[in-house]
Formats: sequence, structure tokens, C-alpha cells
Amino acid sequence: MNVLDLKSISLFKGDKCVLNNLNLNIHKKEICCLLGRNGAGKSSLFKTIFGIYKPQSGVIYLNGVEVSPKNRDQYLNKVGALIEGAALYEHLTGYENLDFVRRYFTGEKSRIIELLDLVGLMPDKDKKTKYYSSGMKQRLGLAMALFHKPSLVILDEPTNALDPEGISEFRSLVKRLNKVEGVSFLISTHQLEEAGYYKDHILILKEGKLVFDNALQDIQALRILPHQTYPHVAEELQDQCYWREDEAFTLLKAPLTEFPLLWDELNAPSLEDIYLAIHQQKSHATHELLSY
Ligand SMILES: Nc1ncnc2c1ncn2[C@@H]1O[C@H](COP(=O)(O)OP(=O)(O)OP(=O)(O)O)[C@@H](O)[C@H]1O
Repeated sequence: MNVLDLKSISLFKGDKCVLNNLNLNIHKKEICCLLGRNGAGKSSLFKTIFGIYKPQSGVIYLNGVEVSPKNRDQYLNKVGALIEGAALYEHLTGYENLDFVRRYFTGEKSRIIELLDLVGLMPDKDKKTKYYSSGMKQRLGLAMALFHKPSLVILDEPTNALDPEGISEFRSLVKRLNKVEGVSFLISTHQLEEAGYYKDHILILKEGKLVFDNALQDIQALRILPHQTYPHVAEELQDQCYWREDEAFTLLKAPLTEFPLLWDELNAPSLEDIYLAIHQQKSHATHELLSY
């Protein structure tokens, strides 16, 4: 069973289509990075997953449980989040903040110690969190999000306010928790190297559309065909419905039978190449890249 399934999700705010027919699956133990410009729809997607926004069409399942008001407790049990920084009681210690969460979930005290140990905050557990560094606060926030053993944790730009050392600590912690706790992560970020670090599942959201949904390792097996450079090929592709007229390029997953030699002329793209290609298109373009 997947930890998250989105089926044909569309969300409108007024006349604006904020999420446009999204289909997405996140598997168990996957680390999935969500990229996209400001305003692409990342926060709206998260709010929709949590049931805060009700989509006009489509359905969402968290660990097989449908996100709907009647299942609220059930689906919220499956998901944790760290959004816009850790929400801490700064006059309380790290331990006391986790104890607050424990009481909410009526959990065991041993879980507090287990988590403090996992996130490397045992030596500072009795320090008031107002004296924590930004990195320590984020690590505590992550421990709080994990308390109830969710199958999916959503992190909204988690390393934004951290220094390079804090970023590195936080990223390796996410990897460790993914292994030790077996939890999947959905992480929004503006940093391409963050997505590259996890080497897992990459999503790119543009103007509410999921235009890229691939494993990072599969990118090496793709080729970018710029239509301007190969107009004759682009014309042929039109017949195969691979693209629409206003698209600037096509992503290929295998040599084209009509142009077998072309494959060798094209380079394997990096994630950066793909991200830039997607965003350098004219804003009127309504492309939809192939997802394999
Ligand atoms: N309540 C709302 N009413 C009207 N428009 C909205 C509302 N919420 C979001 N939007 C619009 O939906 C689009 C997506 O916004 P959203 O905040 O989800 O983007 P984002 O990718 O999270 O951006 P950022 O990276 O800046 O956080 C934006 O154009 C925004 O203006």
C-alpha cells in the first residue's frame, strides 16, 4: 500500500486553478522532493493533503484511508508535518515540548527518550528551547512530527533558515529517520541539490500542474529534445501526440524509431537542466512533460 495517493485532484481558489488534475503516488520509505517556483501550489497541495482545503474534484488516500472529515482522526494519525519552522513552547525544554506532544497522543514516555536520542538532542534535553540554535529547533520539530509514528512526514522548506552545518545535519537526520523509523518524507524545497542529496523521487510543480514525476536515477536515461534545434523532429513528434505546439522541448525516454541516430546527439540531462528547461519556457506555454 502507498503512503499517499492523489487521484485527479483539482483545487480552485475563486477563479484560479491552484492544483490542476494532480495524480501522485508516494511509496513506503520513499523520500520525495517537491520543487517549484513561489506560487506553484506547494503549500496548497500540503493543505489539501491535510484536509484543510477541500478539492473540487478528486480523492486523496493517506495509507489507504480517504482524506475526508468523517475519517479525520484516522488519516491524521498517518501523517506528521513540519511547516514554516518548528512550533515550540520556547519557555519549555526540549523534553517538555515532546512531553506536550506525548500527552496529546497519549503515548509512552520512552518514546520521548527514543526520539531525543535519534535526533541527537539528548545532551540538550533539559535546556529551554529559546536557547536552542535554529538547527536544534528544526531537529526537535522533526522529533515532534514523528512522535505518533506516522507513515508520511511533510516538510515545508525545512532547511531554509539553517546555516550550512545545520543543513547538512538536518539532511542526514532525514535520511537516518527514513531508515530507522521507515517513514516516507515529502519535502518541498527550492534547492536542487537538496533533491539531489536524497537521490529518490523528484516532483516538479508548475502553475498547479505536476509536470515532472520521476525517480532521480531515471533522469540519466532521459534526453531533452529542444524543438528549436530539431524543428523537423519536433514536427514528427506532433503526429505522435508527444507535445503540443507551444512546447519548447520534449523529454524522450528512448530513441525515436524514425530518428534512431538522434539519440546519440542528445545529452543526458541533469536535474538542473530539466528544472531550467521547464521554467525557461514562456509563461503562456501549457506544456505537460511525459511522466514515465
Ligand atoms: N486562499 C487563496 N485565495 C486565492 N488564491 C490563493 C489562495 N491560496 C493560494 N492561492 C494562490 O494559489 C497559488 C499557489 O499558492 P501556494 O501558496 O500554494 O504556492 P507555493 O508553491 O506554496 O508558493 P511558495 O513557494 O511561495 O510558498 C498562488 O498563485 C496563490 O496566489
